[in-house]
Amino acid sequence: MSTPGDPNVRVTPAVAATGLDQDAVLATENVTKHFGGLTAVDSVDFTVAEGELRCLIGPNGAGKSTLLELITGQLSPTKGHVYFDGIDLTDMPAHERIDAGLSVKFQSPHIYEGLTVAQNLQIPLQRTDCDDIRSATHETLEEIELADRADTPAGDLSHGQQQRLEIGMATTLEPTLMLLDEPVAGMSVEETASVADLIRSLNDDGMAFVVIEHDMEFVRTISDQVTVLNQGSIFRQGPIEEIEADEAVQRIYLGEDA
Ligand SMILES: Nc1ncnc2c1ncn2[C@@H]1O[C@H](COP(=O)(O)OP(=O)(O)OP(=O)(O)O)[C@@H](O)[C@H]1O
Repeated sequence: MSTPGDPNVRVTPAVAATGLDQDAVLATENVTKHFGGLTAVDSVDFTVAEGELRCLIGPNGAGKSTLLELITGQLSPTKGHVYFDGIDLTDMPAHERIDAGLSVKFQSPHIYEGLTVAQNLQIPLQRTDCDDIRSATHETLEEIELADRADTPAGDLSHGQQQRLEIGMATTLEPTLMLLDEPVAGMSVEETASVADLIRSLNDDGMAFVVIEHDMEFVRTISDQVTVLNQGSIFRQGPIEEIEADEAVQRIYLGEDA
């Protein structure tokens, strides 16, 4: 679904660009974002392997959302590049990145509250080449455990159900990589567990994820690999157990420079 034939797109294998992981589906190279005199993201090389589920954590103001918006194209980097599936999409508009296989779910739900749950799913499906929208809608309803709410206006769903619906809307486009910004913020324990199950099931089917999250219990439940961002830079990367045991990581969460 990417457009390697497009002369405006510079095709460069992520590995060649970064010298990093051969299997990287996403690679940022030296990506930097200044807001006036503030450097929100500072020369970040962030990679995600094919099929990986990586959590991005860090204290408030670390640059997590800014990095996500640089990847999705909501923001343009001051310098650096973003490679996805071997394509340099640094200059590609956000909507084209979605077509290339990069989906995003921001913190607040972006759903059509006046339409039913099923109708919400049909909107993105109409953008695909799916020839049986009815079956595809049903399949997604089952996956997000909202089959019994198919005809309910989306505005009447609970917060957790709305988040699952939006993840379902993103999955209809069959993305290679889904980016989620704090998907369980404000959710009950049960709702959080249900979103964790959904993410794990989609990941088992091969979808890669980057999940920004503050809830460490949730991070522990879904993810093996964690990247810690601090003051705009990658501070640590590794398995969740190592990251949680790292005293320098603990210190940055207390607001002390490590
Ligand atoms: N549009 C903007 N204009 C100016 N400064 C911004 C803008 N967006 C973010 N910033 C600043 O960039 C820095 C990084 O912000 P960002 O929202 O990326 O951090 P974060 O790690 O996502 O934080 P949080 O966990 O609190 O959401 C902060 O100092 C923030 O105030």
